[in-house]
Amino acid sequence: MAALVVFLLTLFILFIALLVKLFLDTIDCYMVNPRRIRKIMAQQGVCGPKPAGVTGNMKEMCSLTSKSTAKDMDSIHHDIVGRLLPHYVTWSKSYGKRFIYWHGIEPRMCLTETELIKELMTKHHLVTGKSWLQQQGSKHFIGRGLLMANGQDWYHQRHIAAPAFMGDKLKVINNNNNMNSDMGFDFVFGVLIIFKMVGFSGIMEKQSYSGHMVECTKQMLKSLENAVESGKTEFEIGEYMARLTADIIAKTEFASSYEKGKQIFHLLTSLQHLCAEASRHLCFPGSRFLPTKYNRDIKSLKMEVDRLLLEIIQSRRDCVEIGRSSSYGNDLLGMLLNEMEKKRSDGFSINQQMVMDELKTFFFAGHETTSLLLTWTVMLLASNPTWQDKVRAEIKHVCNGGVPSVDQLPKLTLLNMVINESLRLYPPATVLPRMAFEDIKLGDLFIPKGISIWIPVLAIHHSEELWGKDANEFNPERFSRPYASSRHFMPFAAGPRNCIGQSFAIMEAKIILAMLISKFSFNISESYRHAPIVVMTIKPKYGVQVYLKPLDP
Ligand code: HEM
Repeated sequence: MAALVVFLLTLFILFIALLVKLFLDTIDCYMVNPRRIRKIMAQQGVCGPKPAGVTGNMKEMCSLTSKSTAKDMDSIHHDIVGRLLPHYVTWSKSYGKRFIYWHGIEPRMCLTETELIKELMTKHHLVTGKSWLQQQGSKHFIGRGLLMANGQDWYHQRHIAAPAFMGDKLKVINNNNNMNSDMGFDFVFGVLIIFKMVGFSGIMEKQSYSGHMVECTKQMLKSLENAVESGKTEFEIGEYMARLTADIIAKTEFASSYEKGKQIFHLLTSLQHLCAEASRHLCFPGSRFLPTKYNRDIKSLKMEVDRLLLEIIQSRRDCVEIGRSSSYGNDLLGMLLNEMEKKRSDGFSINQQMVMDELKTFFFAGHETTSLLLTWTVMLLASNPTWQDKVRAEIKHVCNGGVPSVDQLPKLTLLNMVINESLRLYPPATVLPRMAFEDIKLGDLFIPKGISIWIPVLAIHHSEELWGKDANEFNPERFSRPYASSRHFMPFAAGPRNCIGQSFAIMEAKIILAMLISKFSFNISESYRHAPIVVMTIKPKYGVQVYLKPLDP
């Protein structure tokens, strides 16, 4: 009996201790820490709009954005910062280049000075990363894959394939797209990983991934030709690009299980759209456990995606176990399964959940971004026929009427300039977030642990101060001077945590555009409504409608 009383008393004390801790943590999270951060930043002259309770400045941001995007733009022009980042424009006018605002309880400091950005991205990548809020917003569709991993976890995931990198393979795709090199962008490192992660190095020949790209693009062109033959003239090109880039990444990740891969990615896209709404829902610790319809829908889609992924993984493992196949395959899935078997000297190992998260991450990070790059580039070329003709002439000259080979891609310099200008005007990722997990010093600034630094890439890319008076105009010529604007150009982020798929994306964009431009001429349709919006990435709200005209073979 006495033992039972002691046991119950201990349980009770533990319960009370837990409640007290929860209470103290909540006070710290919602009151003490925000006050501390506000004070430290104010002492350095960094101020911002007054936050309203637990919602911070979210309400004001939402209302500014819904007002600015309520109407379409009156013509096709590219002065889109006020439309897409109205809070940035409003607050930077009132508080200067550096200001602090609150996304719920997360303090975000806006940073536009490129020297400081360079320092942040190149020196502090291990003590900065993705915040809890960001991870919550995306964890259902990418989990803790590379994009959302932090610290040592990120480091190991990113390094997993480094030793297999072969320098000479890089030369093939290092196409002067190294605008970022003086910012210390680790271009080589990025390429290195994707080669290994995607199984490009050693196992697959360089032609095979460009082979997937060419093969899938041929199929898309065929379906466009068929539609033209049956009398169709106007096309929403965004749909075609989204399907094409999803096909390419599905082939890259799943090769033989490609059809099932496409099915998974279809569900993943629905899941992503649902999760995109999270930024409109107030997110707080524990909110995901609430039995709301929103949470239930997310859960059931996620379970279906995981079930299908597990089915593919299991069937690959079964094939090896029963001896029907001697390896897991040469695609990304096969590579990751091989990594799972390995005992690494650094003690880090991948488990099944990580394999699944990585597959989802590469799909998410790799297809929509590239599809948007292609869609915006077609829009820009369709409304700038002079550049379209110039690029077509270059492609004809370099590729001699054939499908572009990997060796020819670096010679497509005008196309490269157009792609860069498209990425400058419409960078798929409008902002780059970096949460400080430790106190850091950035130039003259002291950044306390707990602040998320927000780099408004879109605003930097459109800054007249940095790019000149024509900053909002389409002028690919500015990229003819290789290093002129490099420090302010960051569509793929910078430093060791830059985009791992940068070279893959550029290669893909060049192949697809070169093949499309050689087959069709295109003009912007009267039905096109210029209305860029941000839903995670910059999208054309109603798609991009163009008239396609087949060219003589
Ligand atoms: C035009 C196309 C693309 C653009 C503009 C783009 C842009 C970016 C940016 C800005 C980041 C940094 C995000 C951040 O840290 O907050 C990033 C990271 C990443 N990208 Fe891309 N990306 C593109 C294509 C691709 C492709 C094709 C793949 C894969 C096949 C890919 C895979 C990734 C991954 C895995 C990361 C996370 C890297 C890390 O944190 O170490 N991306 N990308």
